[in-house]
Amino acid sequence: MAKSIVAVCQMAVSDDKLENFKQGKLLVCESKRRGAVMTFLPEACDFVASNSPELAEFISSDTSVSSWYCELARSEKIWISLGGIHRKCAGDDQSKCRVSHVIINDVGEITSVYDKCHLFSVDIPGKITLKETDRCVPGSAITDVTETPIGRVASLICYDVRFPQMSCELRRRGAEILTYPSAFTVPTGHAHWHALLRSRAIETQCYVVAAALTGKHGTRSFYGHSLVVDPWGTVLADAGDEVGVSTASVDLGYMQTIRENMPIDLHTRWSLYSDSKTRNEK
Ligand SMILES: O=C(O)CNC(=O)[C@H](CS)NC(=O)CCC(=O)C(=O)O
Repeated sequence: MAKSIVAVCQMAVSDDKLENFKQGKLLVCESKRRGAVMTFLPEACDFVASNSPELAEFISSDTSVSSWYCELARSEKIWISLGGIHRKCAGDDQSKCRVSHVIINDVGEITSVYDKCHLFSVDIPGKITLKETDRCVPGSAITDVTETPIGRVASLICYDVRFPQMSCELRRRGAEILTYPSAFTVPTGHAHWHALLRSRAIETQCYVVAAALTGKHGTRSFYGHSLVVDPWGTVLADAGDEVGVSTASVDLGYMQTIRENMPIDLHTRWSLYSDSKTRNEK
């Protein structure tokens, strides 16, 4: 069964979209040089800004960051996951944007778009206060898995990692690789990042690929530690704090063996749980 190299690009970005793209381009080219068939960029790979909705763009626009990456994917012949770009959407409150995970194939076509569903609005006194809901519109649907040469890829973003219902649903829809492109905060990253990502890998028996932002922007610092985790929970790559490319091998045969040896999908007692549609949602 298929075995392929994937790359995670750890980035440090500013509010200059062209400069950020130049960094992303170097990392994508380095991914290709190292044999990756698909490379993953973090959430906010387009930019980080205090007033980000002003810089967001419509995805179809020829001048948009996504169109630059489509051209790059085509010329480098590599699949690219743009883990989270800020985009405007017709019909939305135009003072806000969506955070969208865009997958581009190796001929430069967009094959899937997922809008971040769980927005990070938290207040932990002395640690972190962020209100993503002030500037973003949440997505309202799970995007089906995307068939790629590395396997069936599930699109998620950052804070989604704290909601295992979502990865569980994507596993039921055939996911083999869960992706959590992120811009994690330092305090929550220290406490939770590795544990959350390894848990999602172990309980779904999927590979987990999480490209992350590192570095500082204004008062914000990002945790870094882009990871690739295998379906047994082993960390195959950890990028630490630096900007750069890390690679790992995705082996669907190994994943199949793990699923056969411990068939947790067959052992799941669905009858124990209430229908999710009847649960309270805020
Ligand atoms: O604002 C931007 O442009 C980039 N996006 C982010 O930084 C996002 C939204 S504020 N960060 C997270 O979701 C962190 C989640 C997190 O750290 C946790 O779950 O602990």
